[in-house]
Amino acid sequence: MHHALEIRMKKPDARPTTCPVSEGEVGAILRAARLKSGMARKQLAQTSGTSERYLALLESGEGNPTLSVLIALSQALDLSLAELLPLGGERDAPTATLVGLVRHLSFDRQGALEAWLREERATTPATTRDRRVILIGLRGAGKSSLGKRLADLRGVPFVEMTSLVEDAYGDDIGQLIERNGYAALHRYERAAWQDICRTHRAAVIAVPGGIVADPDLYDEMLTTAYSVWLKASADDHMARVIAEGGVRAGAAARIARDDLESVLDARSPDYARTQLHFDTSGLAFDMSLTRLAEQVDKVMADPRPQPPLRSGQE
Ligand SMILES: Nc1ncnc2c1ncn2[C@@H]1O[C@H](COP(=O)(O)OP(=O)(O)O)[C@@H](O)[C@H]1O
Ligand SMILES: O=C(O)C1=C[C@@H](OP(=O)(O)O)[C@@H](O)[C@H](O)C1
Ligand SMILES: [Mg+2]
Repeated sequence: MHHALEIRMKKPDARPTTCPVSEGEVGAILRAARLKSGMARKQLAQTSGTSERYLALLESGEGNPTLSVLIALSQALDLSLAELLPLGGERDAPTATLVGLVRHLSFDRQGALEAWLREERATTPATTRDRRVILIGLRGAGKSSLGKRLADLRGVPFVEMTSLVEDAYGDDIGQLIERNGYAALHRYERAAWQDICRTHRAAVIAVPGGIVADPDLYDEMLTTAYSVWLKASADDHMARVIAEGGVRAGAAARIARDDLESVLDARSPDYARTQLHFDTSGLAFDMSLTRLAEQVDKVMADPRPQPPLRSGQE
């Protein structure tokens, strides 16, 4: 059990992985940008307040520039800071290519593209959501407890996404994160979501509260399931965590009251992208359940046609 390695993962993700930033790459980008601008090293050194020798070092990948040096260089080259980083600071090559293309559009064209993308997002979902419902929110939101009861009411399976991840890894999620880091967690979570979509056309799914840290996956989930944010005040979250004894793994288990409020603030814009915001604060559990079931029914009463059943689905 405890020797479970990351490579035991059942379904490795096909997407390109994060690109590690190395001084060599930054140096090469810097050199290419300088040459493109036509500036001599001496000139760039003067404009950016660095020395010619230091620039030569950086360009050969030997220096380790501070943030202020990078900012000065990007300003002298009239680039954004991100453009000095491998992939322009993006996570993968396809995204970097798109961002690069978008960056050079006029503001008008960017506006038109944004409107089109939003429209795409608003209209595609209902064709791929089937009858899946995801519950998201901070720890103690009620994802597991309300989720299980909601699934029973609807007569559909309840899926705890974290349990799928733990089964695939062979140990608890805290160990997975500790041994292999968040990138590994995200790969397992992506595999788990693919699994759920393949095997469950109808289900209530409790989603780990930290899923918003993987924007690609979160985007995909929002379009392949009906989505509910189980909201509560920071005080309620804390009270529920304390009532449970605070033994669960993960970020949410370690955080203090003030941090919990900050985490909630930081995640709220992402959680708010769900279709239904359901506030459980001040509600008794049974009342939460009744109202949640009613409101979820409304969200799912979308008249748009569902696609035909795909093979392997229930
Ligand atoms: N109105 C309410 N809605 C949801 N949960 C509530 C409510 N009032 C009390 N609780 C309690 O809060 C806890 C929520 O925990 P849990 O379902 O494990 O949350 P999560 O899975 O989101 O971390 C449960 O013990 C539940 O009984
Ligand atoms: O909020 C978080 O950062 C986390 C919540 C946990 O899931 P639950 O929300 O199901 O407790 C777990 O995925 C992970 O440890 C991180
Ligand atoms: Mg839970």
